[in-house]
Amino acid sequence: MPSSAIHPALEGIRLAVFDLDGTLIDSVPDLAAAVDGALCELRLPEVGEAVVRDWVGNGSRKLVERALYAVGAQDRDLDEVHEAFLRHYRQAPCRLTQVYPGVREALEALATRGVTIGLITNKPTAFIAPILESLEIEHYFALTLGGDALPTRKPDPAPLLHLADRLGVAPSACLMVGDSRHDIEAGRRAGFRTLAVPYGYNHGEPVAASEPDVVVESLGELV
Ligand SMILES: O=C(O)COP(=O)(O)O
Ligand SMILES: [Mg+2]
Repeated sequence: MPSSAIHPALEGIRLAVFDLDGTLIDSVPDLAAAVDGALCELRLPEVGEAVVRDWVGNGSRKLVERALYAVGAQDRDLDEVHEAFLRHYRQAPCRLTQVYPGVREALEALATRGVTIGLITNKPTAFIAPILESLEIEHYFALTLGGDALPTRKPDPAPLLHLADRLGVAPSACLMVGDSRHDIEAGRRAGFRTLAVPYGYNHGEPVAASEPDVVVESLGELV
């Protein structure tokens, strides 16, 4: 493809909305450290990165709930353990987290082409800016939304429709880019086109099973 050519998935797209965890960043090492930090404080066994990788995607409260079940401590006060998790994660949300290969190039290429870029994560809003700033990619995003920003979150289409409306772009000219079935379902229900990456977190299932419009091995393929 000549450098001026556009990936077919971007044809007619004016707004590209990215998921965060598992799509732009590999955040599991820091998430797992915070989960284990909270469990350790309660004198419960640690769970480690491998299982946390399969539990991310429905927000931090659900992540902590899954961890408590896994260690047989579902009778513990979820609010309290979640608070402990948030405290640990706040201390180090971006110590081990890395941007996936191809991400910076894709964001730069989209920005250069005048495509508006948004971000919708199920992660709490408070963590978005510190993480994007620490990785020096915050300036690409016109608008970001966390999992606690609206009454519903992905796979509900409401956050996507809200963002498209705020940015004045029709859903048919929007692309949802994500790693999980929640992103693809939300995108489809919002009337967006959908693009999936297979390297992220999808509860141990291949994201292709959600039948996104396009799958790319790396976001670098968009360039
Ligand atoms: O579940 C989370 O906390 C994050 O998930 P997302 O960024 O992939 O939406
Ligand atoms: Mg994700």
